[in-house]
Amino acid sequence: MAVKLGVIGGGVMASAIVSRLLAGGTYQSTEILISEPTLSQREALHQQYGVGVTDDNNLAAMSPVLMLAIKPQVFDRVVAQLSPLSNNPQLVLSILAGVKIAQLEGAFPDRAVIRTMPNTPATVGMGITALSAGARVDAAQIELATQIFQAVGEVITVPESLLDAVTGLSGSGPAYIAIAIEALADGGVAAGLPRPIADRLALQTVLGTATLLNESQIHPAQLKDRVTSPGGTTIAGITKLEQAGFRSALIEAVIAAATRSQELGK
Ligand SMILES: NC(=O)C1=CN([C@@H]2O[C@H](COP(=O)(O)OP(=O)(O)OC[C@H]3O[C@@H](n4cnc5c(N)ncnc54)[C@H](OP(=O)(O)O)[C@@H]3O)[C@@H](O)[C@H]2O)C=CC1
Ligand SMILES: O=C(O)[C@@H]1CCC=N1
Repeated sequence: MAVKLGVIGGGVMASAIVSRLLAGGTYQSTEILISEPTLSQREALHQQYGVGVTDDNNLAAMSPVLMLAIKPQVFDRVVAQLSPLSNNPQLVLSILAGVKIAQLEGAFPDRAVIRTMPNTPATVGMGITALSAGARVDAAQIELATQIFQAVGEVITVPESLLDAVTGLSGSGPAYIAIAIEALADGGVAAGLPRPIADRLALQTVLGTATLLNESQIHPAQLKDRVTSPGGTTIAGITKLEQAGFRSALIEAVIAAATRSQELGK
Protein backbone atom coordinates (compact mmCIF):
# COMPACT_ATOMS: atom_id res chain seq x y z
CA MET A 1 0.00 0.00 0.00
CA ALA A 2 1.33 3.48 -0.84
CA VAL A 3 2.54 5.69 1.96
CA LYS A 4 0.07 8.52 2.58
CA LEU A 5 1.53 10.11 5.72
CA GLY A 6 5.23 10.68 6.31
CA VAL A 7 6.41 11.81 9.73
CA ILE A 8 9.85 13.26 10.42
CA GLY A 9 10.77 12.70 14.08
CA GLY A 10 9.39 9.66 15.88
CA GLY A 11 9.26 10.91 19.47
CA VAL A 12 6.57 11.53 22.07
CA MET A 13 4.14 13.55 19.96
CA ALA A 14 4.58 11.54 16.77
CA SER A 15 3.84 8.34 18.70
CA ALA A 16 0.78 9.87 20.34
CA ILE A 17 -0.66 11.15 17.09
CA VAL A 18 0.16 8.04 15.04
CA SER A 19 -1.33 5.71 17.64
CA ARG A 20 -4.64 7.58 17.53
CA LEU A 21 -4.67 7.86 13.74
CA LEU A 22 -4.33 4.09 13.57
CA ALA A 23 -6.81 3.39 16.35
CA GLY A 24 -9.42 5.58 14.67
CA GLY A 25 -8.79 4.12 11.22
CA THR A 26 -7.73 7.45 9.67
CA TYR A 27 -4.72 5.62 8.23
CA GLN A 28 -3.65 1.98 8.01
CA SER A 29 -0.22 1.16 9.45
CA THR A 30 1.17 0.50 5.97
CA GLU A 31 0.19 4.02 4.93
CA ILE A 32 2.46 5.67 7.52
CA LEU A 33 6.23 6.05 7.31
CA ILE A 34 8.16 7.54 10.23
CA SER A 35 11.68 8.83 9.88
CA GLU A 36 13.65 8.66 13.11
CA PRO A 37 17.43 8.57 13.72
CA THR A 38 17.52 6.27 16.76
CA LEU A 39 17.40 2.56 15.89
CA SER A 40 15.77 1.44 19.15
CA GLN A 41 13.03 4.04 18.71
CA ARG A 42 12.46 2.97 15.11
CA GLU A 43 12.15 -0.64 16.24
CA ALA A 44 9.77 0.32 19.03
CA LEU A 45 7.56 2.30 16.66
CA HIS A 46 7.46 -0.51 14.14
CA GLN A 47 6.76 -3.16 16.77
CA GLN A 48 4.10 -1.16 18.56
CA TYR A 49 2.23 0.28 15.59
CA GLY A 50 3.31 -1.76 12.58
CA VAL A 51 4.17 1.43 10.70
CA GLY A 52 7.04 1.75 8.24
CA VAL A 53 10.22 3.26 9.70
CA THR A 54 13.35 4.70 8.16
CA ASP A 55 16.38 6.74 9.12
CA ASP A 56 16.12 8.66 5.85
CA ASN A 57 14.10 11.87 6.20
CA ASN A 58 14.00 12.17 2.42
CA LEU A 59 11.88 9.02 2.19
CA ALA A 60 9.32 10.31 4.69
CA ALA A 61 9.32 13.69 2.95
CA MET A 62 8.14 12.11 -0.30
CA SER A 63 4.72 11.31 1.20
CA PRO A 64 1.74 13.37 0.03
CA VAL A 65 1.19 14.54 3.59
CA LEU A 66 4.28 15.26 5.69
CA MET A 67 4.11 15.84 9.42
CA LEU A 68 7.10 17.53 11.01
CA ALA A 69 7.50 16.26 14.59
CA ILE A 70 11.11 17.13 15.32
CA LYS A 71 12.27 19.67 17.90
CA PRO A 72 12.31 23.27 16.65
CA GLN A 73 16.04 23.40 17.39
CA VAL A 74 16.80 20.87 14.62
CA PHE A 75 14.33 22.25 12.07
CA ASP A 76 16.91 24.18 10.01
CA ARG A 77 19.32 21.23 9.95
CA VAL A 78 16.63 18.75 8.93
CA VAL A 79 15.33 20.99 6.16
CA ALA A 80 18.83 21.69 4.84
CA GLN A 81 19.40 17.94 4.48
CA LEU A 82 16.23 17.30 2.47
CA SER A 83 16.97 16.83 -1.19
CA PRO A 84 14.93 18.89 -3.68
CA LEU A 85 13.44 15.69 -5.10
CA SER A 86 12.11 14.53 -1.77
CA ASN A 87 10.94 18.00 -0.91
CA ASN A 88 7.68 17.15 -2.58
CA PRO A 89 4.78 16.66 -0.16
CA GLN A 90 1.49 18.29 -1.12
CA LEU A 91 0.71 19.25 2.43
CA VAL A 92 3.14 19.93 5.28
CA LEU A 93 1.78 19.82 8.83
CA SER A 94 4.10 21.19 11.48
CA ILE A 95 3.61 20.61 15.19
CA LEU A 96 6.80 22.50 16.06
CA ALA A 97 6.63 25.14 18.76
CA GLY A 98 7.57 28.57 17.49
CA VAL A 99 8.50 27.77 13.90
CA LYS A 100 6.53 30.18 11.76
CA ILE A 101 4.47 29.55 8.64
CA ALA A 102 6.86 31.81 6.70
CA GLN A 103 9.80 29.60 7.74
CA LEU A 104 7.86 26.47 6.78
CA GLU A 105 6.81 27.91 3.43
CA GLY A 106 10.40 28.96 2.80
CA ALA A 107 11.55 25.42 3.52
CA PHE A 108 8.86 23.82 1.34
CA PRO A 109 8.49 26.15 -1.64
CA ASP A 110 5.12 25.96 -3.39
CA ARG A 111 3.75 23.45 -0.88
CA ALA A 112 0.73 24.02 1.32
CA VAL A 113 1.72 24.45 4.96
CA ILE A 114 -0.37 24.25 8.12
CA ARG A 115 1.22 25.15 11.46
CA THR A 116 -0.39 23.42 14.42
CA MET A 117 -0.07 23.12 18.17
CA PRO A 118 -1.42 19.88 19.65
CA ASN A 119 -0.85 18.70 23.24
CA THR A 120 0.01 15.47 25.03
CA PRO A 121 -3.55 14.47 26.03
CA ALA A 122 -3.63 13.63 22.31
CA THR A 123 -2.28 10.27 23.48
CA VAL A 124 -5.71 9.40 24.88
CA GLY A 125 -7.75 11.28 22.30
CA MET A 126 -8.36 14.16 24.73
CA GLY A 127 -6.00 16.67 23.16
CA ILE A 128 -6.75 20.04 21.72
CA THR A 129 -5.01 21.23 18.59
CA ALA A 130 -4.93 24.75 17.20
CA LEU A 131 -4.40 25.03 13.44
CA SER A 132 -3.23 27.98 11.41
CA ALA A 133 -3.11 27.65 7.64
CA GLY A 134 -0.59 29.20 5.30
CA ALA A 135 -1.46 31.14 2.16
CA ARG A 136 -1.26 28.17 -0.22
CA VAL A 137 -3.68 25.93 1.68
CA ASP A 138 -7.05 25.07 0.12
CA ALA A 139 -10.28 24.06 1.84
CA ALA A 140 -9.76 20.35 1.21
CA GLN A 141 -6.33 20.51 2.88
CA ILE A 142 -7.77 22.28 5.92
CA GLU A 143 -10.43 19.56 6.04
CA LEU A 144 -7.74 16.85 5.87
CA ALA A 145 -5.65 18.49 8.61
CA THR A 146 -8.75 18.87 10.76
CA GLN A 147 -9.59 15.20 10.25
CA ILE A 148 -6.04 14.17 11.20
CA PHE A 149 -5.99 16.19 14.40
CA GLN A 150 -9.57 15.29 15.32
CA ALA A 151 -8.18 11.78 15.74
CA VAL A 152 -6.39 13.12 18.84
CA GLY A 153 -9.12 15.39 20.23
CA GLU A 154 -10.64 18.80 19.57
CA VAL A 155 -9.48 21.07 16.78
CA ILE A 156 -9.72 24.85 16.64
CA THR A 157 -8.50 27.26 13.99
CA VAL A 158 -6.68 30.43 15.03
CA PRO A 159 -4.71 33.18 13.31
CA GLU A 160 -1.01 32.44 13.39
CA SER A 161 -0.44 35.47 15.63
CA LEU A 162 -2.13 33.50 18.45
CA LEU A 163 -0.20 30.25 18.13
CA ASP A 164 2.61 31.16 20.54
CA ALA A 165 0.02 31.98 23.20
CA VAL A 166 -1.75 28.69 22.44
CA THR A 167 1.59 26.94 22.90
CA GLY A 168 2.07 28.62 26.29
CA LEU A 169 -1.38 27.55 27.43
CA SER A 170 -2.57 24.25 25.97
CA GLY A 171 0.74 23.07 24.48
CA SER A 172 2.70 23.36 27.71
CA GLY A 173 -0.31 23.28 30.06
CA PRO A 174 -0.39 19.51 30.63
CA ALA A 175 2.96 19.86 32.43
CA TYR A 176 1.60 22.56 34.73
CA ILE A 177 -1.41 20.45 35.59
CA ALA A 178 0.76 17.38 36.16
CA ILE A 179 2.82 19.40 38.64
CA ALA A 180 -0.38 20.61 40.32
CA ILE A 181 -1.60 17.01 40.69
CA GLU A 182 1.76 15.91 42.08
CA ALA A 183 1.80 18.83 44.52
CA LEU A 184 -1.78 18.18 45.65
CA ALA A 185 -0.82 14.60 46.41
CA ASP A 186 2.26 15.80 48.30
CA GLY A 187 -0.04 18.04 50.32
CA GLY A 188 -2.20 15.05 51.12
CA VAL A 189 0.84 13.10 52.28
CA ALA A 190 1.94 16.09 54.36
CA ALA A 191 -1.52 16.05 55.96
CA GLY A 192 -1.10 12.36 56.81
CA LEU A 193 -2.50 10.39 53.87
CA PRO A 194 -0.77 7.26 52.57
CA ARG A 195 0.83 8.02 49.17
CA PRO A 196 -1.39 5.76 47.01
CA ILE A 197 -4.54 7.28 48.49
CA ALA A 198 -3.17 10.82 48.09
CA ASP A 199 -2.22 10.16 44.44
CA ARG A 200 -5.67 8.79 43.64
CA LEU A 201 -7.50 11.64 45.39
CA ALA A 202 -5.38 14.29 43.65
CA LEU A 203 -5.82 12.81 40.18
CA GLN A 204 -9.55 12.18 40.48
CA THR A 205 -10.11 15.66 41.95
CA VAL A 206 -8.55 17.32 38.91
CA LEU A 207 -10.25 14.95 36.47
CA GLY A 208 -13.63 15.35 38.17
CA THR A 209 -13.34 19.13 38.40
CA ALA A 210 -12.42 19.45 34.72
CA THR A 211 -15.25 17.12 33.72
CA LEU A 212 -17.75 19.01 35.88
CA LEU A 213 -16.72 22.36 34.42
CA ASN A 214 -16.87 20.95 30.92
CA GLU A 215 -20.26 19.28 31.29
CA SER A 216 -21.99 21.97 33.34
CA GLN A 217 -20.42 24.88 31.45
CA ILE A 218 -20.37 26.87 34.70
CA HIS A 219 -17.57 29.39 35.14
CA PRO A 220 -14.62 28.21 37.26
CA ALA A 221 -15.22 31.10 39.69
CA GLN A 222 -18.76 29.84 40.28
CA LEU A 223 -17.50 26.35 41.03
CA LYS A 224 -14.92 27.78 43.43
CA ASP A 225 -17.69 29.66 45.23
CA ARG A 226 -19.79 26.49 45.47
CA VAL A 227 -16.97 24.64 47.20
CA THR A 228 -16.13 27.46 49.57
CA SER A 229 -18.21 27.40 52.78
CA PRO A 230 -18.12 30.51 54.95
CA GLY A 231 -15.46 30.10 57.61
CA GLY A 232 -14.74 26.62 56.24
CA THR A 233 -11.79 24.60 55.05
CA THR A 234 -11.63 25.71 51.42
CA ILE A 235 -11.31 29.41 52.09
CA ALA A 236 -8.46 28.60 54.48
CA GLY A 237 -6.73 26.77 51.63
CA ILE A 238 -7.50 29.48 49.07
CA THR A 239 -6.06 32.12 51.38
CA LYS A 240 -2.75 30.22 51.32
CA LEU A 241 -2.90 29.89 47.52
CA GLU A 242 -3.42 33.63 47.14
CA GLN A 243 -0.59 34.39 49.59
CA ALA A 244 1.71 32.12 47.58
CA GLY A 245 0.76 33.77 44.27
CA PHE A 246 -0.81 30.66 42.77
CA ARG A 247 -2.85 32.56 40.18
CA SER A 248 -0.04 34.82 39.11
CA ALA A 249 2.34 31.86 38.96
CA LEU A 250 0.07 30.20 36.39
CA ILE A 251 -0.40 33.44 34.45
CA GLU A 252 3.35 34.03 34.40
CA ALA A 253 3.99 30.43 33.36
CA VAL A 254 1.75 30.77 30.29
CA ILE A 255 3.34 34.10 29.35
CA ALA A 256 6.89 32.73 29.79
CA ALA A 257 6.12 29.69 27.64
CA ALA A 258 4.49 31.86 24.95
CA THR A 259 7.55 34.11 24.97
CA ARG A 260 9.82 31.11 24.65
CA SER A 261 7.74 29.87 21.71
CA GLN A 262 8.28 33.25 20.02
CA GLU A 263 12.03 32.95 20.65
CA LEU A 264 12.13 29.47 19.09
CA GLY A 265 10.78 30.95 15.87
CA LYS A 266 13.59 33.51 15.56
N1 LIG B 1 5.83 17.21 23.91
C1 LIG B 1 4.76 17.99 23.82
O1 LIG B 1 3.94 18.05 24.75
C2 LIG B 1 4.50 18.79 22.60
C3 LIG B 1 5.46 18.97 21.64
N2 LIG B 1 5.20 19.69 20.54
C4 LIG B 1 6.21 19.86 19.51
O2 LIG B 1 6.37 18.59 18.94
C5 LIG B 1 7.70 18.45 18.47
C6 LIG B 1 8.26 17.13 18.95
O3 LIG B 1 8.23 17.14 20.35
P1 LIG B 1 8.35 15.79 21.17
O4 LIG B 1 7.64 14.70 20.48
O5 LIG B 1 8.01 16.14 22.55
O6 LIG B 1 9.93 15.57 21.05
P2 LIG B 1 10.75 14.23 21.02
O7 LIG B 1 12.15 14.59 21.35
O8 LIG B 1 10.08 13.18 21.80
O9 LIG B 1 10.64 13.83 19.47
C7 LIG B 1 11.46 14.38 18.48
C8 LIG B 1 12.02 13.23 17.70
O10 LIG B 1 12.77 13.76 16.61
C9 LIG B 1 13.89 12.91 16.44
N3 LIG B 1 14.94 13.58 15.71
C10 LIG B 1 16.04 14.27 16.18
N4 LIG B 1 16.80 14.70 15.17
C11 LIG B 1 16.20 14.27 14.04
C12 LIG B 1 16.54 14.39 12.66
N5 LIG B 1 17.62 15.03 12.25
N6 LIG B 1 15.71 13.80 11.76
C13 LIG B 1 14.61 13.15 12.14
N7 LIG B 1 14.25 13.02 13.44
C14 LIG B 1 15.03 13.57 14.36
C15 LIG B 1 14.31 12.59 17.84
O11 LIG B 1 15.13 11.44 17.83
P3 LIG B 1 16.14 11.10 19.04
O12 LIG B 1 15.62 11.75 20.26
O13 LIG B 1 16.06 9.63 19.08
O14 LIG B 1 17.44 11.64 18.62
C16 LIG B 1 12.97 12.35 18.51
O15 LIG B 1 12.56 11.01 18.42
C17 LIG B 1 8.48 19.65 18.97
O16 LIG B 1 8.72 20.52 17.91
C18 LIG B 1 7.57 20.30 19.98
O17 LIG B 1 7.67 21.70 19.96
C19 LIG B 1 3.97 20.24 20.30
C20 LIG B 1 2.98 20.07 21.21
C21 LIG B 1 3.16 19.37 22.46
O1 LIG C 1 8.09 22.27 25.74
C1 LIG C 1 7.97 22.41 24.52
O2 LIG C 1 8.75 23.17 23.89
C2 LIG C 1 6.89 21.67 23.78
C3 LIG C 1 5.97 22.59 23.04
C4 LIG C 1 4.67 22.52 23.76
C5 LIG C 1 4.85 21.45 24.71
N1 LIG C 1 6.05 20.96 24.69
